Amino acid sequence: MILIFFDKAKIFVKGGDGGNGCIAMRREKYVPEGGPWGGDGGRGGNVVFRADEGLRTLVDFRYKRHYKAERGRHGEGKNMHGASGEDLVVRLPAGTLIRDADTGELLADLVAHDQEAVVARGGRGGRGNAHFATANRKAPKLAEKGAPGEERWLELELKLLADVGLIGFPNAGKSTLISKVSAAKPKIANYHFTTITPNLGVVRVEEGRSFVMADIPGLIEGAHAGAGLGHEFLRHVERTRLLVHVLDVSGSEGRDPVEDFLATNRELILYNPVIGAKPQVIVANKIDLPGAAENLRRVKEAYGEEYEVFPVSAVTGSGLEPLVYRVAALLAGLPPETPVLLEDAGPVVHQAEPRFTVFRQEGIFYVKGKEIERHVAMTDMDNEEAVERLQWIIKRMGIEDDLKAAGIKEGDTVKIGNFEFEYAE
Ligand SMILES: Nc1nc2c(ncn2[C@@H]2O[C@H](COP(=O)(O)OP(=O)(O)OP(=O)(O)O)[C@@H](O)[C@H]2O)c(=O)[nH]1
Repeated sequence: MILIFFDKAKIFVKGGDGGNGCIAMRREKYVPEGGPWGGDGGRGGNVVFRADEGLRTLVDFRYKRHYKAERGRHGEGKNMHGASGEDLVVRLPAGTLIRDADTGELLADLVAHDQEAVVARGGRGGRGNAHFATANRKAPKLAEKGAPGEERWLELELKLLADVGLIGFPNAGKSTLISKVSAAKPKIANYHFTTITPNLGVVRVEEGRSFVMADIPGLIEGAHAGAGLGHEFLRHVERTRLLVHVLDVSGSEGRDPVEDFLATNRELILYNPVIGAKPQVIVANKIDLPGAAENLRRVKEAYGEEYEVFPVSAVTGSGLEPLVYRVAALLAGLPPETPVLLEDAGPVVHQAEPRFTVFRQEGIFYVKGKEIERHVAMTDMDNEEAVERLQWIIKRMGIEDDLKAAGIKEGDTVKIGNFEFEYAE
């Protein structure tokens, strides 16, 4: 059995549309019969994902779900080509699996720092009328529109590693703290231990900075004797880089936080020296309660030299912001744990698709295929010459033959992409 915590996000990406080609004629004083002079549109920018080892969670994708690259500029007269759109580079944590949300196809598995994958290509720029001049057509009034950028919904998936482990006595306020500072609570896959539920929170400090905090419930309740807690979970927690030691400084239930600190650490080292050796900060919790000030003073006196002490109230939220910022800063200075990656992800293979398919449904003939749909999208249907050219492409690609084979007759409706027309021989 493997215990895995996943973070997931579903986002929309779109490459920039290509710029339109331009229709222009050369008109200069001493050039009476000027030829076509319309420049091409620029290509749209790609959406590029880049892996970043400094990022730990997908939480930013809950705040922003649409990613669009810049479109290409339109072509202009005097054969001026439009500028290309800028690529949109989106950073995401190393170890993220990227799937097409509709087909489930694995598109990329970004493992190493700075590794990149293009997830939505920008559209090609439309060609200007200069391209369409022939011996018979010296002044073409025809240009292509820019091709639309690729668009798709993606599913991102990341195995989470706990960066921060919470330790402390029961009722010290660990669950309250984690729920207060977390932006999200990831679901746990594949685990079956019974009494104690590990509690994981994704803490978002600011855009591009987040970390994972795991409550280690029941650790002190005889966990070193093997009671209650799943070993898988502890193995997970072994990989935390920093411990936040939560003390109840209100001294409720007759507890003494100065002693609790030592007791918890003793227990921890007995149970698991690897976890026990992690760096710690102290959270002095429940400062809103009477008696807290005096205990806080005692905790600082006893441990303040060796440990950073953060007075907080998990209930009111006071003191939590400085804590979260400091923890993030400390994590940035600690060596990263290497994420566990899927061994079976393998190289990404794209399947070849047929160039187009023709089928009939409820009396309508459908033509599907990237290439022809792109031609349709790039054709200005109000421009007679452009439509003629599209008809010629339909013939040349062999689509008309397939339509005939499928039994098309004069007057039947054909649909390609958003374009619908009546078939005529
Ligand atoms: N007044 C006050 N009460 C708090 C504060 N933090 C937690 N509590 C209360 O203390 C009790 C225990 O808090 P939990 O967050 O459940 O403690 P825990 O450490 O997760 O406890 P276990 O789940 O048993 O490990 C709850 O009744 C909380 O409402 C605080 O800052 N101030």
